[in-house]
Amino acid sequence: MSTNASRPLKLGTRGSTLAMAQSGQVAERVRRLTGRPVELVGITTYGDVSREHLSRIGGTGVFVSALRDALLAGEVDFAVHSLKDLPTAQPPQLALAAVPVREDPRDALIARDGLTFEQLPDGARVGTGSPRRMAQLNAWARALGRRIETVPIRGNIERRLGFVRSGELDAVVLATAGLRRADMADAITELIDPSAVLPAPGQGALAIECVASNEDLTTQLAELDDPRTRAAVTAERSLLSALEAGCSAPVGALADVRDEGQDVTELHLRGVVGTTDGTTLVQLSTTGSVPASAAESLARAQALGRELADEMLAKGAAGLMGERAH
Ligand SMILES: NCc1[nH]cc(CCC(=O)O)c1CC(=O)O
Repeated sequence: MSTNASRPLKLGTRGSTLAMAQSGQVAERVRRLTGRPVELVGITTYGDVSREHLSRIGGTGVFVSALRDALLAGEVDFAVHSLKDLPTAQPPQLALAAVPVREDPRDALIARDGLTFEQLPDGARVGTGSPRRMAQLNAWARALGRRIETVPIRGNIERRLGFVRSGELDAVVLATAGLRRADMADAITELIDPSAVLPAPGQGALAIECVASNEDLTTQLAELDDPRTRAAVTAERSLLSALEAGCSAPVGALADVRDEGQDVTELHLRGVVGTTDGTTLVQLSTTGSVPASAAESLARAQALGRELADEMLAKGAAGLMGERAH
C-alpha cells in the first residue's frame, strides 16, 4: 500500500516540444496534488512519424492511439492530450478525468514583417494543412476582395515557423495555445478574431485521461477539471460529432460560458463548416442557459451542440464536408 502510494506516477506524452511543455506543466500540478513524483514517458505516435498529409492518414486519433495503448497496457498511469486531437467517441475503459482551464482558443497568424491578415498582399502564400483553416482564411480573403494561396504544411512548431523565417511563405497559421505553452508566442503577428476564423473544437484545452477502473487516480485528477471549460468543449465536440466529422474535417466551433448573474450561466456556441476554397460557408450560432449542476450542464451543453449541428445540416453542411479523412 505505502510503496504503491509513493511510486512515481507515469505520465504518457508525445515527445514534441509542445507536448513535453504542456505535459510538464500538468506533471507539476499532479505532483503537488498527489504528493507523488511524476515521471514523463515519451511515446511516439503515428502522427509524429508519418510525414503524410493528415487528411490522408486519417486525422482522427493519429496523435492519440499510441498513448491510449500505453494506458490500457498499464505502461503509464495517465496521459495528457491536446483535446482537439482526441476523437469524439470516448472508449469506455478510459476516463476523461480532467479538462483543465483552457488556454486562448484562437488561431494565430505568424506573418513576415509583422503583417496582419488584412495587410497581406494579393496572392500571399499562407501555410496551413488544415481544411478548417483553409476554408475560413480563403473566405476571409474573398471578403476583403483578395485571394491567398494556402500551402499545406506539416511538422512541429519550429518547422512551421521556419517557413516564414526563411521567406518561403508569407505567413503560417497555428494555434495560439500551442505557441504560448511552447513559449514561442513572440512570433505571433495577429491573434485571429473568432468571428473571422473559428478554432477547432476543443482547441486550447487539454485532456487528462486515465484507466476508468483506477478510481483513486480518476478522483484525484478530477481536481484539475475546470467545469466551464468542460461545458464549452462538450458543446463544441457534440457539434463535431453530430456533424459526423472528424478532427481533419473543415469544422470550426467555439463555445463560451457567460455569467449572467444570479446563478444563471449562458453557453454561447458558434459553428462553421465550409468548402476549403472558401466559396461557401455555413456559419451559425446559438445560446442556451445552462443549469448550475455539473451533470445537468454537460447534458445541456451536449444538446446545444446537437441542436446547432441539426440547424447546420438543414442549411447544407453535409454537402460541404466532402474532403473527409480516409
Ligand atoms: N493539430 C495539431 C495540434 N494539436 C493541438 C495543437 C495546438 C494546441 C492546442 O490547440 O491545444 C496543434 C497545433 C496547431 O494546431 O497549431
